[in-house]
Amino acid sequence: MSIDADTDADTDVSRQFGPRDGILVANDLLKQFGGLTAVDELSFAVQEQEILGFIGPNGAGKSTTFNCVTGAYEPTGGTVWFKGEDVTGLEAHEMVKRGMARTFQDFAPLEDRSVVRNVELSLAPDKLFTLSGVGGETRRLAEEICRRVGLGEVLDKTPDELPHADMLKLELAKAIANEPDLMLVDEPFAGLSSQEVTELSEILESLRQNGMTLIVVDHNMRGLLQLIDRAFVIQFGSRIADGSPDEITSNPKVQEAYLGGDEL
Ligand SMILES: Nc1ncnc2c1ncn2[C@@H]1O[C@H](COP(=O)(O)OP(=O)(O)OP(=O)(O)O)[C@@H](O)[C@H]1O
Repeated sequence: MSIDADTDADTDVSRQFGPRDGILVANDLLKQFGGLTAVDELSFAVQEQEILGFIGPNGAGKSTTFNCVTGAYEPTGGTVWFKGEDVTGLEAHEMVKRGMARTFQDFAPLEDRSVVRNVELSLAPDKLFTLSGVGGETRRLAEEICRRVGLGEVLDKTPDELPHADMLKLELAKAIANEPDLMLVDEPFAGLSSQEVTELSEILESLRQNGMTLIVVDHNMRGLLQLIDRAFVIQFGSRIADGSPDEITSNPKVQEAYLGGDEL
């Protein structure tokens, strides 16, 4: 399946995907809360090593979609495939084991442990098991992960000593510690200066260069234009547009969705 731009919302319902159409594929994903349909038979495919922006105004269904994909919620209907396997309804720890990680907006580090210790404690369980007897190995691995996300200078600080941008990097480092193939990054640029946005974009790009697939969930395009290959825009739980950042920003349906609300 190609990932070319298709901005015709009318084709939404007919757009079907199969297990091999991407590293992560959702087909007719449905999530209802009582009478409310938060995700409305949504279908999408994310390609290996792609950086996808998953965008939509407040309440569009972004978090619910990814809570269904990552195992926090059980979907009401539809199918999710990850690396070709049907993972619909699997629990979050199982998704992590299979190579899916996510960052959270509400950072929850262990406040009484250093940065590097927080990362060490997030290492994949098999790493902890095999390396635990080897003097200092888990520490060395955790340090390496910290350096990859620009935390090399603050290894022994505690989270309460970190500025917001470093807290975000710590959240990334903890997710990377599970050695994911795919990472969902939730609103990474909120509260960052433009210089911090650039720095974080470079970190995310380097993760992609090392083989990771990234989905960046955000309610606007701020900071995303330079980073993402493609934007997928939803509203009321349905796709309204899918294309390059330029195509998305000039798309009338997208502009209408944002009218009077958030800035696109
Ligand atoms: N646990 C829940 N129970 C009931 N309704 C929910 C629940 N979670 C989300 N919703 C509703 O589902 C809809 C989609 O919400 P969701 O949080 O997925 O949107 P979003 O695009 O992530 O929004 P935001 O950008 O504000 O985070 C909203 O109407 C929301 O009120």
